Amino acid sequence: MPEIILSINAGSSSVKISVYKTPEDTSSLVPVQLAEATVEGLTAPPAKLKYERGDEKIKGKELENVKSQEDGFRYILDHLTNDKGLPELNKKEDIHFTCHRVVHGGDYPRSQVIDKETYFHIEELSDLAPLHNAPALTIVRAVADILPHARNIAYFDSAFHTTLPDYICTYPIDQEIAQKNKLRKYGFHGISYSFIANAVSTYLRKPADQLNIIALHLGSGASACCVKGGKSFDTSMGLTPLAGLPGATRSGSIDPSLMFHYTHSAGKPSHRSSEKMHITQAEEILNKNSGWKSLTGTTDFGKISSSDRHEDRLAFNIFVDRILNYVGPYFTKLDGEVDALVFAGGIGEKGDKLRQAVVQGVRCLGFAIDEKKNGTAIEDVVTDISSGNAKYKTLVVQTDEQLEMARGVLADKDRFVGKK
Ligand SMILES: Nc1ncnc2c1ncn2[C@@H]1O[C@H](COP(=O)(O)OP(=O)(O)O)[C@@H](O)[C@H]1O
Ligand SMILES: CC(=O)OP(=O)(O)O
Ligand SMILES: [Mg+2]
Repeated sequence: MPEIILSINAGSSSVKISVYKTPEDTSSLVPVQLAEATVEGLTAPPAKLKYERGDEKIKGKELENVKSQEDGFRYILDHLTNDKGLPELNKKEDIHFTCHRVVHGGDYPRSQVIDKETYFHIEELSDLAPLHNAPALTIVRAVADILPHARNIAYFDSAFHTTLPDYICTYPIDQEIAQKNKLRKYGFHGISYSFIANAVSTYLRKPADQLNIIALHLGSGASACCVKGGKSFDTSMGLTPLAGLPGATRSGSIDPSLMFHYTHSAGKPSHRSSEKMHITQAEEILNKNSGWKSLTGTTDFGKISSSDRHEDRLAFNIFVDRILNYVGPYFTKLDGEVDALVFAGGIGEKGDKLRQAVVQGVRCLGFAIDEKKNGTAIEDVVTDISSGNAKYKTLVVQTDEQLEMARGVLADKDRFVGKK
């Protein structure tokens, strides 16, 4: 009997849920997708529903009462169980596995069944991913409440980066304090980078362990990753997802002293602090009230890209500049042995103007794109947008964190069975 897998990706501005059934052929590691639902725009209300099941499509349905990732999850679950065209999922009891994208997994090198111990450990890490871990846990709790028979598995964004060399993940600070408080570069978007590395290796017919790419996951949160021999060698996010590139509401890297000049109450608890999550005003400002929202008033990078307003141009140019701060250095870290520059994430997949500007900025390295290919809507999992005279490839990958997690369920089922 096929089993149903619900794969849940709580991002900072969206909740994406894909429904799969296990394949008839039990030796296959390819889950069969039945439906995909997204609630997006949580940082630019009203949130909107996108739904796809076969030919059935809903796009842009406004959801007045959906304000958080948990609301999004509950809405989607009702939508799925009420969809008559999805007989495999008529009732909540039909769901066997729920996969949860958890951004900060600390030292966990791979996925974990969420038992009490893992739950509390993830909760402890909430302070280090204030836009992510706590919302993901609200969904874990909702699943425990509504789907008590389902097996909950956490997939960590940080796990892909456990291969970072020590001199890359170590901050040059007092090492006793660093070790005691686990202060190091963790890196995030790893489920996406794992999907990207697999997809590009298949597309280029190159074994995954020989693949060198510079990957850019550009969504509400944005990061860069230098993949060397199929493994994460460097990445732009750090101890928390705040470091590196700016995002929808995040500043990205700034001079660490800036906050002490911004406000005298930087170290005081933010009003959002709770018993479960401690967050200072500094963290609140830099995570929630900065980035595109603070510069332009919107978190929609599509709007920013197509506008001529000064503040939108400024935001666009800042993003291009900060991305270029990583592409050149990663190119040298790979010693010029680069299989491709890869764009992914909502902005990477849809932002043709941004791709054009970034590639223009690294043209001296031998990257060039074909304007027509770049301007055409991306439909395949991997699309080559390089021009004929490019020395290095530029690819766009439609990343799929939900599929990466569901594949993990099939690959690791034996490890999960019996544990709950
Ligand atoms: N046409 C577009 N051009 C550029 N960016 C876009 C376009 N459409 C949507 N986006 C951006 O994609 C972002 C969402 O990316 P996504 O990876 O789905 O987000 P999340 O980080 O929540 O998973 C939105 O913030 C929006 O700014
Ligand atoms: C890690 C992170 O920033 O994730 P997202 O882009 O989904 O917010
Ligand atoms: Mg995302």
